[in-house]
Amino acid sequence: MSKPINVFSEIGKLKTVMLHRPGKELENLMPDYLERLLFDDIPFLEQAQKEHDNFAEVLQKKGVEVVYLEDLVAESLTNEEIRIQFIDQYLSEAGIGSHAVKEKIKEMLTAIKDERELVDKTIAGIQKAEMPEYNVESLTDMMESDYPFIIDPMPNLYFTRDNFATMGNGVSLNHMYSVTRQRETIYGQYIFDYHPRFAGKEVPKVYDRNNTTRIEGGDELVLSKDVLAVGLSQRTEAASIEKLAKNIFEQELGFNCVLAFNIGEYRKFMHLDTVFTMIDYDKFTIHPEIEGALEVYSITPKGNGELKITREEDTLEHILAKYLNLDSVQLIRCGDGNITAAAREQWNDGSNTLTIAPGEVIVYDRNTVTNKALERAGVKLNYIPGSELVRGRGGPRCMSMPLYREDLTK
Ligand SMILES: NC(=O)NCCC[C@H](N)C(=O)O
Repeated sequence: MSKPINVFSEIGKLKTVMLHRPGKELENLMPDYLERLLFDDIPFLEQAQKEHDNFAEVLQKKGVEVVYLEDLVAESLTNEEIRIQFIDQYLSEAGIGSHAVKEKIKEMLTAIKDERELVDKTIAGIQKAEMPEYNVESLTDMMESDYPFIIDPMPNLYFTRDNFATMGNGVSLNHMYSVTRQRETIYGQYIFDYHPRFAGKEVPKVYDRNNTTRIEGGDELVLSKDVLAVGLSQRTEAASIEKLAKNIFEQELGFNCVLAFNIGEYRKFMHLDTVFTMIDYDKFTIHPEIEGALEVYSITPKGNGELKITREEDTLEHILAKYLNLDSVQLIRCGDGNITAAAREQWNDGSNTLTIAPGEVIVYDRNTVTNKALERAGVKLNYIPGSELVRGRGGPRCMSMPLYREDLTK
């Protein structure tokens, strides 16, 4: 593996994938703050961990190397200077109003000598109840609110798909839609700047977390070595797609076209991969609710640094076939044609498959109607239970970040 990242498709045999095992951050979810933290319910941590461990095991049994974000970040803190810099950056983005509180928390975090323990603590968040005694002097300190956290947890981190995205040999370090998820991108920054696996290696950056417009990895799909698809969604805006496209063409990552899929701004399908995934050379899942209204724009380089943007006036099948140089493609519908089953199973990530080799995917077992349709289409399914994991509104693709896929041979 000369280059540490190699992702020129959605379907090439998966060799290395990054996950995050859900931890104590899920126990810091409370009903009053679920919406702000982008959750719909509170998963039972022990069961969620069992389901997640099983997901990792299924991947490993298929020969996939599983690495964990929390280990990579810990291994990136290679010396004291980087460790302190990490703590300072984490605290500067943690939304702490009081200087005295910030200093106390800094003392607390600096005292944690084990890097993994430190990283886990930053993910879990800090309750007011854990706060050591300190002198209350400033007005900010005196105006203590009922809010129970000094630092919010990061419960969405097990959706490793979103805070950065791999494409070609490069990475898009994202600027997220919500404050709660923007903090997650600090981890990607440290991994790519300092982890021995990536630091000093050829990893072009095609998007930066300091950009002001938002983009998330669930919207970034690699359809082929030539074509990317990017969702225009609740989470990703048009300006970001243009910036990403310009960077990709300028840095010559190999891609010569970006297809922007306008799926509208809805919570229930916040990213393109909640309604559309690629599972074989010519097979895709699709949620029927977006199919009719879907607008697709092709973005190609003009050659002078500018972009040529064209609205594609054809069916999705024809557009995909045209850009993937195929005679035809097959769309496999979530809910298998029944609108109630489609809505229910999309909500539970029935369209969110993780492809581990052409025509072979990992799916939640609960989406029985969609899974039958996939089987009928000749797709090989590996089932995982996810009753607790799904409460965060994400499926197997959302919970995984491919770092290396074998290149396709045809
Ligand atoms: N790619 C994805 O669709 N990821 C799922 C993200 C779910 C998370 N609760 C969120 O709202 O961001």
